Amino acid sequence: MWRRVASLSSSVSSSFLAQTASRLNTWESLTTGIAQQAKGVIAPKEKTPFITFVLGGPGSGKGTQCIKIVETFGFAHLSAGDLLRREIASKSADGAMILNTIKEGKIVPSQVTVKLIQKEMELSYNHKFLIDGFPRTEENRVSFERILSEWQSQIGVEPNVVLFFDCPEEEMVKRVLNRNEGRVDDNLETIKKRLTVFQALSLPVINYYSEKGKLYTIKAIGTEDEIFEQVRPIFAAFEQTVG
Ligand SMILES: Nc1ncnc2c1ncn2[C@@H]1O[C@H](COP(=O)(O)OP(=O)(O)OP(=O)(O)O)[C@@H](O)[C@H]1O
Ligand SMILES: Nc1ccn([C@@H]2O[C@H](COP(=O)(O)O)[C@@H](O)[C@H]2O)c(=O)n1
Ligand SMILES: [Mg+2]
Repeated sequence: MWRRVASLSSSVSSSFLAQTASRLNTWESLTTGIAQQAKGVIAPKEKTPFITFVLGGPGSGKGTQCIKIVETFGFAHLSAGDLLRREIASKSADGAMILNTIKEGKIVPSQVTVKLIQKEMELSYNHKFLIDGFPRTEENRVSFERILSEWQSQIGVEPNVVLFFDCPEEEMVKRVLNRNEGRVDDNLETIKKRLTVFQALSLPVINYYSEKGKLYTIKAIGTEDEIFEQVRPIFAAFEQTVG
């Protein structure tokens, strides 16, 4: 168990690690758990997974609000961008391709990103997931749903909640240029490309979930705390049922 928790340290926030390590209402690995259940090795999971997708343009404040959601509601935070950056740092076989794609503000092939997310979910002992910056495209969405459908008996094929941080472009550009975290895509040239990709590829996904009645739109302007006051009631409403 400790080996698995420790392996998350490079990609997951320390608050999530602490929370994961301390939570004893463990939720077994999704796929291995189900496979073991099929073999009759372990009992069924006690808790049904609760999946939230966190969407919004570059710099809209997704990561910032995810930290607050983790602190307040005890979710596991899986940032697709952070997982991809970890692949680059680990010099994995896909690292160079991922770096070029991120520099260009484009979208990494879904099978790469979905595999990374799936692995983190399998490693987690939490049952409540914030999947940040994913799905960015229809291809991302369908790819992830395909995975979920393999586990359908347990969790269904759709997320429970989709958050959309709706922020004016001018504000997003300002925030990204002030971010100062040394990201290769935090420059004006890449931001313009990312905004174009967001409009063309990500907005259709947001519209899809709006039509499904899953979308919660947050006006992502104001202070971080003011924005969180729009987020808080969404999760508070689910707290009794989700645990
Ligand atoms: N409400 C806010 N007002 C001002 N600055 C903010 C606000 N929320 C976040 N920021 C700052 O804006 C920058 C971008 O925020 P954040 O990294 O959370 O955005 P993001 O949506 O995760 O972006 P990306 O998609 O590029 O990862 C950060 O430097 C963050 O501190
Ligand atoms: N589903 C995703 C998510 C991200 N990317 C690539 O990573 C870049 C940074 O993502 P952030 O969420 O940290 O902003 C993004 O611009 C993409 O290049 C991706 O391909 N697919
Ligand atoms: Mg982010």
